[in-house]
Order: sequence, then structure tokens, then C-alpha cells
Amino acid sequence: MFACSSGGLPGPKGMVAEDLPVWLKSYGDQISELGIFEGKVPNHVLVNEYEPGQGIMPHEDGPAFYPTVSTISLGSHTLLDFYYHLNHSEAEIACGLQLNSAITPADTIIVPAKGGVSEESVSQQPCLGTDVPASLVENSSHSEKERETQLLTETSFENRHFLSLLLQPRSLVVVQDDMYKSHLHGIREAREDVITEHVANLHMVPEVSLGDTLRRHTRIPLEHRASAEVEDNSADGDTVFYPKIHHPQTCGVPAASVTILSAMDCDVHLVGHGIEPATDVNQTLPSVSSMKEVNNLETLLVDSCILLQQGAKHASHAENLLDISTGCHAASVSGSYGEAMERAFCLGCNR
Ligand SMILES: O=C(O)CCC(=O)C(=O)O
Ligand SMILES: [Fe+2]
Repeated sequence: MFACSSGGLPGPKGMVAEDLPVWLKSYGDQISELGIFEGKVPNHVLVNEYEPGQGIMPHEDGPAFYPTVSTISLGSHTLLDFYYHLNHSEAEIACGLQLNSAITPADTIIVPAKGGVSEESVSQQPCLGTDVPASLVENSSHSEKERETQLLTETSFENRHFLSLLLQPRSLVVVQDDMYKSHLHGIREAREDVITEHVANLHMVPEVSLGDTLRRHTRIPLEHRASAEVEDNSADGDTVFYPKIHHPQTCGVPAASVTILSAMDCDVHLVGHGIEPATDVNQTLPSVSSMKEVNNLETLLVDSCILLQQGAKHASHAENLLDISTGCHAASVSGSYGEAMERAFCLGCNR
């Protein structure tokens, strides 16, 4: 996957401001007119490129940003999946497991149990930044392997997945508030998606039905965010072409907030392998991967591009994503992508 981050470089003390390219800024200005950033103008854009089969492991975007992200999907549909966070119900269990291998002696395993646990044993196993629940206890009747298997099952992403959104090409999705702050989101590594009852916005997509299989193509999302540290008051507010329709949707998650604009509402689309900004057809880009060949995007690429190597994306993407999302250094991240991500967050980058 290829990713470009524009509008600010995450640094140790927050974002370092830089200008957005004009064509990209115009979308941010229009998005801010939705009022979703409460008067802020999005000043950070992440441009990803997903080939079929590529995805992004469940994660949260972190506190470096105002808790709203709006994403224009170009090129292909995808399913954006949402998961309960590890600190939701059994969350601390996995946190305990991961911390266990990271910072506690290797022969001490924390497992969930039906019975209680003494306060003493809880306090001996701190899960940085989160309280270990009273349901955790050492269970000497199971082998270490069995306990690990039990924990991994109970805390697997599969079991924590509660919702998917079908994002069509040219659609805009807005994820904010609790949906942003209290849940993980990700995209499965798959070449096609089967539409199940988990897809909460199916009623908005008449051409797709339950049980359909949708083949993925190259997808390039433009993700707009407002960084928490950098203020931008430069909205000129002179371009308005969407949205025409606003579909609020809570997807059955209390206090969660997701808004999807249907495909026809976003006047921006992918032509062949490039992005055609609706405001200037002369700026058609040949391909996101060859942005450096396009003069007006040199700044974007040279100053603020994070290139994720194909094939090396598991490790490097985890690191980059942590840098982008939390400002945390990912030096301690290791292991597989999912574990790394969870552990890094669990270790206190983010909570
Ligand atoms: O591709 C998307 O729409 C979501 C990607 C994402 O979650 C991220 O870049 O943080
Ligand atoms: Fe994200």
C-alpha cells in the first residue's frame, strides 16, 4: 500500500504545519462546510492506495487529531470494519496478555476466570493506563498454551467485529465522536467482500444485496482530518458543490456517529488510475504512485509523503500509522501487525 500524508508532519511536539496542495485543500474546505469539524478546517490529508488484497489492521487514529475523520473513497468500494476496543469488556484481558509478554516475566500469564481475583494479584499486573478487571486471575489448571489460545479467541478481532460500512467509490464517510474515539476500525486484506448482515448501510446502496460478492479494485481514499495542535483559519469558503444529501446514521451503536454521503454527492472521482479533481480537469494525475512526476504535487510528495513499501507493509505500516496517528515512536513495535498495533496502544501511547 502506498500512503501520502499531507498538511502536516507528525512530530514529537505535534504537527508541523505545511500548506496543502490547492486541489486537495478545496475538498477540505468543502468538507468543513458540513460543520463536522466544528469550525475547524481539515488541515491534514492522508492519501492511501490499496491494491486488491490489501487492507489495514484494526487501529484507532489517536488523539493527535480532532475526533473526526472524513474519507472520500476513490476507485473502488471497500468495507470499513469496526471493532470493540480492547478496553471494551474483555479488553484488559488481551492487554494483560500482551503486556505479559512485553514487560512481565515470561512464566506469568494472566487469564480470564469465572471466579474472582484478589486485589493484590490485580495490582501486581498493571495494564498501563487501564485497570485490569477483577475477572482476571491466574488459572493453574490450564497449560500456558491453552490459556493463550483461550485469550486469543476471546479477544480476537473476529469476535470484536460488530459493524461494517460499505464505502462506495466517490462516497464520503464521516466517522466521529464515540465511533472515532471508542472503537477500532480497519479493512480486511481481501480481494473481494461478501455482503453480510454486518453491513449497516446496505439500505443506502440499492444496487447491492445481502449475499453479494464485490470484487475490489485499486482504491485511493482521501482522508481529511484536523490536527489537534495546528489551527487553520484560512477557509475561503467560495466553493460549494457537495453535499446535496446528508444521511445521518448511527448504525445501532449508542452515541456513535457515522455519516455517509452517497456516491453521487461527491464530485470527485478516479479516472483510470488517477485522481481527477473536479475543480480542474487539467490536473488529472496519472497515478498516485507516480505523484512525484506531477509538478503541482512535488511539495506533497517531497515534504510529507510516507511511502509504504509493497510487501513490507505489515511492519512498516504499523510504525507509520502509529507515527501518523499518535505521534508515538514505534521503536518498540514488533511482531505481527495486529499484535504490534495493539501492544503499542496498550503500552500507553494512546491511553
Ligand atoms: O482506507 C480507509 O478508508 C481507512 C484508512 C485508515 O483507517 C487510516 O488511514 O487511518
Ligand atoms: Fe484509521
